[in-house]
Amino acid sequence: MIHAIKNLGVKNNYISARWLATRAKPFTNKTSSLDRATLTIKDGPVFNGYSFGANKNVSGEAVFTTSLVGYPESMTDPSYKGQILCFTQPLIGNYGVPSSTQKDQYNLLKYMESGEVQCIGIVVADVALEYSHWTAVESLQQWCQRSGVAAISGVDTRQLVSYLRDKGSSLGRITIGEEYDADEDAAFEDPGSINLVHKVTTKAPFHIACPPENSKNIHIAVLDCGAKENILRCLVERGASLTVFPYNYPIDKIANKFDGIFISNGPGDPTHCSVTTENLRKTMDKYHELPIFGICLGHQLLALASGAKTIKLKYGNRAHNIPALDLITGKCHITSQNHGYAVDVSTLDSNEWEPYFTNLNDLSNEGMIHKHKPIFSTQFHPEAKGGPLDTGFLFDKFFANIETYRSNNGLNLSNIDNSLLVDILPKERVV
Ligand SMILES: NC(=O)CC[C@H](N)C(=O)O
Repeated sequence: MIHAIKNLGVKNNYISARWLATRAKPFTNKTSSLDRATLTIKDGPVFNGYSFGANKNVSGEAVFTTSLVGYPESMTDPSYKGQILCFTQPLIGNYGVPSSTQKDQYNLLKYMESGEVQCIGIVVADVALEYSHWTAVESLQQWCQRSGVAAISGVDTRQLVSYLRDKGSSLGRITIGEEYDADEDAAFEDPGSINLVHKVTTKAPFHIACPPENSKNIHIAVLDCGAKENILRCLVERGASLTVFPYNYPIDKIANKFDGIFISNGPGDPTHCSVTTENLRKTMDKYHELPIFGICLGHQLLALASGAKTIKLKYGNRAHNIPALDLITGKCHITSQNHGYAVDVSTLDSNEWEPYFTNLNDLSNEGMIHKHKPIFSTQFHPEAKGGPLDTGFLFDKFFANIETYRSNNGLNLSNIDNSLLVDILPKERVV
């Protein structure tokens, strides 16, 4: 295709949204009215295209996802905080954007993974400015503009991804307007250098009550490092009420008042969350029978708490079809993923832990399970949204651990705590 474009006299590295528009009608037939924009990769290629988002310049880590669908879910996933997200699916936006505010029966957002767009910018080969879907209330363009998110179309995303896979994760910058000179502006912000979890966590504990008709009278403490709504939904719909705590809450002081502890996904380098790691270490030392489950960042934090180390992957895993081998059953599951770091499996204490899942693409660690305690965690996202539902059974496993814990102890902890805490807490995330 590049060859064909060169023959058309189009500049190398440059496929315009206008050119693509001729191939993807009727979706992009308004592209010619868009402003020019530039995507600059630090010490790397420069891509010219068109802006269809907010009229502002942004910089952050440029990452890519190969997911075919789920752009509303990905863009509102707090784990993408501060990143410039490139979609390799060539046409993005054709099913529009559903309501950002509609709630479900659990008072959780029905279509979005958080209350705001978390990535700082998006990059697409081609954008559909017109859309069609029964849940859609606006276009991707309207949503990006309304949410202050920079967006560029007309980028050769294959060339960008080849570069990122070859050179590794890189900083990038989207600038809006004519004739932007990348050399004149050296400002590339590295979101990895700050504690992004601090920006997305709830600022105070809140409570989500399980509707009585569903309730198993289970009460789970969630450490919110940037939890996706669907993770909370997966816990509530299985019968638990949740008290959701800020990521740095001293959970070790109250862990025994809950039936289980859950540690959520979240953005950035896990080593920034040393407070959480320390609190988790104390919790695991103190309460040997307490069920604990962590997803993605939650997995990495549990690993750090147990003395293991994390590494930064060359370009990360962001997709809905990543094969993860269950090392206990020998089954392979297709998983949804979004991470740039991983647990270095060679640093796990083999007296206490064993690896639970392995990524069959790059052989990186995908989970761990404690040998004697009811604790396990996964690097992938069993809650999916978007993605395959194959690994939803892991929530059931957490609930089975909780049932065992409760019956072994003859306890009904939830009743005691409900009267103490729950009535005075807000009912949704405190931003
Ligand atoms: N989805 C997540 O929780 C991501 C975890 C972590 N921020 C990473 O990139 O590896």
